[in-house]
Amino acid sequence: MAGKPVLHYFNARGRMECIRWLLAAAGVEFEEKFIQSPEDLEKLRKDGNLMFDQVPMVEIDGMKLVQTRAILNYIATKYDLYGKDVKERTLYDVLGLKACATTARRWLSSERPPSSSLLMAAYPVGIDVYTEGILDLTEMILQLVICPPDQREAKISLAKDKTKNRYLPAFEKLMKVLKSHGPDYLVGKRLTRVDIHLLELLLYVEELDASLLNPFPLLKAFKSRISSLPNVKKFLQPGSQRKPLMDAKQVEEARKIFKF
Ligand SMILES: COc1ccc(CSC[C@H](NC(=O)CCCN)C(=O)NCC(=O)O)cc1
Repeated sequence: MAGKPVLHYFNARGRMECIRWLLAAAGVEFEEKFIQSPEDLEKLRKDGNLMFDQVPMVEIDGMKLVQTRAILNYIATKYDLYGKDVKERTLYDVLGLKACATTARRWLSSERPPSSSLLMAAYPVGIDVYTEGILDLTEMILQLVICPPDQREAKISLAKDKTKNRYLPAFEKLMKVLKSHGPDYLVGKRLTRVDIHLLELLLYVEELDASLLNPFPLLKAFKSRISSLPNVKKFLQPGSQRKPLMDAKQVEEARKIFKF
């Protein structure tokens, strides 16, 4: 029986936090080995543990995985958080594939323009597309803490604009379609990685500016619903391995360790 996964990173969110979230949501206990100095990082490199001389690195099932999104893919697959089949990963519509064909036919024969909800339902997207969009905005927000002070105001303004006008509207519209079809989850009829990634993102959006969520009642309801799942609720409790917003001291620590 393999031991617990071991996460190698420094003691902050950075590029490891989404991995902590996914393991916690899967109910998987994990250990953390914190990199506290450039020498710690150098030792991992010299021991041949880091394919690209970078972290995050997760020891799991006898492997030393690097690259955040590759690690997430492995964890999601292993703990059945990646949907029930390739369709849910790639092309998932709440009305079923037939809707896509119907929409296309209607559109082509211009009987009547397809409804926006049917269009949304027929969008050829699934877990992988949602995940990439969510992680793109997550990265944009996480980077705010380490961007140069003279760029911070502009980057915060850009992140808020993208949040409000690009990403959250897309997910709120999807929630509207889902609402009329019952499932509590973004894809399929059970929890997948995309629910966890979206919850994590919504918490960062709330941290950035809670008013950003006001125009999106369905996303606020989603946040409450997923936050109340037992494993997630436990991870949200004080004292869990979830990391707080980085402070100036931690940013300096990261610069020293990773030399950026
Ligand atoms: C948002 O906060 C942070 C804090 C630290 C980091 C640095 S993460 C450590 C870095 N890893 C990567 O850049 C991985 C990218 C893989 N696509 C690292 O290991 N840097 C050392 C180096 O690149 O030499 C990033 C965001």
